[in-house]
Amino acid sequence: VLHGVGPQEATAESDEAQYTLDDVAEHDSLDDCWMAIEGTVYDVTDYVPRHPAPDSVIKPWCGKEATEGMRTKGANRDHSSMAWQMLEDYRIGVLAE
Ligand code: HEM
Repeated sequence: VLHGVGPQEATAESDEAQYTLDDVAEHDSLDDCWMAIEGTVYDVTDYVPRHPAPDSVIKPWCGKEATEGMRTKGANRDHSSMAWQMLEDYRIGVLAE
């Protein structure tokens, strides 16, 4: 039902912006880092400098569907519930189908 919906449009169900993976892919650097995680889109640019792991760990996930990175930390360890809570501060919209 979401085909053809542009990035700034809202659905009947919510006022949130919708983005495609192509939109997310335009933000693939450490100083402009978006991630799609479990259907939600986050702009984590402001968090990147505070993240407790080296930039090299985060960089490959900027501009990507990053559920695997968030759920595994690259090492089969999920982030803490606190980390998942923090993520919500960076929410900018949802992934368009
Ligand atoms: C998706 C790519 C990401 C990867 C690969 C990644 C990886 C890691 C690694 C390697 C650590 C340190 C080792 C450890 O705690 O086990 C870590 C810790 C942490 N990361 Fe990430 N991270 C990512 C994204 C994020 C994001 C987007 C946030 C929050 C907005 C975040 C918040 C945290 C926090 C709060 C910790 C401290 C430990 C914890 O609470 O789980 N990370 N992350």
